Amino acid sequence: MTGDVLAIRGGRPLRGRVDVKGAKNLATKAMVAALLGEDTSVLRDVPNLSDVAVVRSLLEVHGVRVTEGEEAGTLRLDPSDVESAHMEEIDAHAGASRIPILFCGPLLHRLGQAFIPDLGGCRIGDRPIDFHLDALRKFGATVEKLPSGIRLSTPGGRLHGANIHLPYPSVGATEQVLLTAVRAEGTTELRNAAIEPEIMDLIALLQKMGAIISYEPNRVILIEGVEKLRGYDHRSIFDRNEAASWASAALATDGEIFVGGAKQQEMLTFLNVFRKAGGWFDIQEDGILFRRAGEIQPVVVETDVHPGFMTDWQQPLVVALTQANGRSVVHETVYENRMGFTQALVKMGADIVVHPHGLQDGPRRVARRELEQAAVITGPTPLHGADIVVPDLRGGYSHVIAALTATGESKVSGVDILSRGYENFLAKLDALGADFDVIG
Ligand SMILES: CC(=O)N[C@H]1[C@@H](OP(=O)(O)OP(=O)(O)OC[C@H]2O[C@@H](n3ccc(=O)[nH]c3=O)[C@H](O)[C@@H]2O)O[C@H](CO)[C@@H](O)[C@@H]1O
Ligand SMILES: C=C(OP(=O)(O)O)C(=O)O
Repeated sequence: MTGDVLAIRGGRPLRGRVDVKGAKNLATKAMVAALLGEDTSVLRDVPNLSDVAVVRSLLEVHGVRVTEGEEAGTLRLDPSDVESAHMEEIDAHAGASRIPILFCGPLLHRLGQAFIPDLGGCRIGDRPIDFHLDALRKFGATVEKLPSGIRLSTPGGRLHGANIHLPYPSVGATEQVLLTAVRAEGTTELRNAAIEPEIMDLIALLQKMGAIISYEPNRVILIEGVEKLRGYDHRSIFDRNEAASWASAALATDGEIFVGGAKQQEMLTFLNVFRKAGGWFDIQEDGILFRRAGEIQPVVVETDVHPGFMTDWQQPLVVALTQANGRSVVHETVYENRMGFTQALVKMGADIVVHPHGLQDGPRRVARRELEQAAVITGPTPLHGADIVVPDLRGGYSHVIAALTATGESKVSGVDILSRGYENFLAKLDALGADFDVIG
């Protein structure tokens, strides 16, 4: 029994407390940043997630000594013996996470070359890495495609600063530029940068290491390269995506969930939509309490880069919207294939029509992108149990929440994927009173 297949009996509201730790989307990158320092870095509030394990292992095969600190969730990362890893050791990490692409800059600075395995992460679109590779070439790196993965090197010696304009404010490409520019020779100007809170936290951490980074108006980031960086001591920003997931679970199941560690600032946009959808919340010193205010109300949501409504928030919210009193629309503008999870909800009785090329339905806050899709959700529709297979991290979470909202029993397979983004997921479900058995 691994916890990969669950039998879930729905109809019981989720009630209780869950605590969120450091963000998957910061902790993994902070671990990579440790490669840039001369001495040991200490990262606090590291969540126990499979992506963290993948990054830890990839650091270890490159000679970084990773040990647990005394405080739970603390990692000490000692990069004093960084060395090239064997191809087989690197390939063993292929397809497991997207984070290995961020090893490029730090390894080029440390070793003059980098082998990067094929990437993993959620299959929610093509997820190309062209912005990353274009930026790395501008820093002076050469990139060679291998049968599996890529090899980078620095024929001109030290990487140099560059002027980079991202075609889209990509989170990963912005991090790539930051992690490369901090030790490049000269200044880097990055335009159309992503400004997600996790990126701001990465900038803060790099500043602790000795980097000089200024964040200018209009998505411009200036980085003055330095020769050496030291280790950091940093507590990760909380996981706002996990917090938003539990909030939507409270709304969908008509429960009440206190999310310990959640903070208001980073969730302002989510909280506005949550309130408009009929949610109620109370911001407290150590977390946020979520429940319904009354009936769930339909909303129109457009996913977007920060400070917009994050794409990773829409899937659990869609489950709640199946119980709304009317028609909601979710425009997915960030990835080109992020509505697949709705098929399982339709199988469970939801009325969701996906428009794979988006909807031209009047004025929009977010400029239309070619790749967008839209889901029209008409509620309220009672959901009933079904056999469903988890497609990806957030889609999978929404399936579990749908099963908990439904009447009858569901069999949900592939739940292991949730360990990419939800620490102790089954224990948390249990603590909230969910009625389920692990059957595989
Ligand atoms: C580990 C991590 O932090 N993952 C987050 C990160 O993913 P990730 O960093 O992969 O997402 P990006 O912001 O890079 O991707 C946004 C869009 O840009 C496109 N693109 C990106 C890079 C590139 O070289 N070429 C290109 O075309 C992507 O296909 C996508 O359509 O930000 C996403 C958007 O907030 C979140 O959903 C993910 O949870
Ligand atoms: C898309 C996600 O993550 P990743 O980029 O790690 O696949 C996510 O967290 O929803």
